[in-house]
Amino acid sequence: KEKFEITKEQQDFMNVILDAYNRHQIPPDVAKKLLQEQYSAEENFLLLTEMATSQVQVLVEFTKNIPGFLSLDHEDQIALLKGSAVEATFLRSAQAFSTKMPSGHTEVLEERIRKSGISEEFMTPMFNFYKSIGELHMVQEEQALLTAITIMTPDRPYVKDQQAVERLQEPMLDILRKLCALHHPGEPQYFARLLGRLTELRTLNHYHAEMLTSWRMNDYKFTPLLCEIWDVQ
Ligand SMILES: O=C(NC1CCCCC1)[C@H](C1CCCCC1)n1c(-c2ccc(-c3ccccc3)s2)nc2ccccc21
Repeated sequence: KEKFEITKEQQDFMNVILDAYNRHQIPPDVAKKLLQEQYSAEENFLLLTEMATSQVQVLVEFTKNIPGFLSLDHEDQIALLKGSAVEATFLRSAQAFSTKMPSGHTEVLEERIRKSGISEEFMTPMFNFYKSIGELHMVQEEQALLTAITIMTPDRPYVKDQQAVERLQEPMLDILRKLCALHHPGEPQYFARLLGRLTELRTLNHYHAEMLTSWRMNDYKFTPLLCEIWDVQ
């Protein structure tokens, strides 16, 4: 078999992931809301907590559709979700930022995010990530697979059976490698660049709690789900 040829079972696997990814879309578009008006830091923080809370619920439903996930040890299932939720949020945010918009809208969106209440020090790494994701022009299959691969990361904290997670992540990496060759034939390095984004995601994950607690406002309110996922309060 040609090493780039996608087999029938890989195609079926991809369809399961893509169907789940499309079925579990996030709530109404936050970018549209931000383009309408500049909200206060408090309103933006509330908007983020609402968006993130529903996105975590969407993420759980998506993850349950990843073949093999539900047969993992239950505590490991929780550890994988907890370990990847913030990265999945930044991945979705990057996709929201990179969505094709009428000219000038992306600049307005960037301005609104810069003034949302997030501390200045996080803007550069965050927008560097958003722009590097945007430059990749990922097709939907790649976005869905990259999200599933991020969730199925063996070395998250508290994962007991890392080999079992590796066995689920490897087939997805193989499909992604073939998809990259298929959709980006002129860029042999494309697959490597895509995986490089996952490393960049981990650095954003590293300071997400500080991003939240340094939000320019006084009293923070987190939903119980977010306290759990965001390691805050
Ligand atoms: O609503 C949002 N993102 C949704 C989350 C769920 C999935 C869909 C996207 C926020 C808004 C930012 C401005 C203020 C309101 C919230 N957002 C961000 C984030 C910046 C920092 C973020 C964060 C996450 C976790 C922890 C610490 C910090 S998310 N980047 C965006 C790029 C484009 C459109 C929205 C974007």
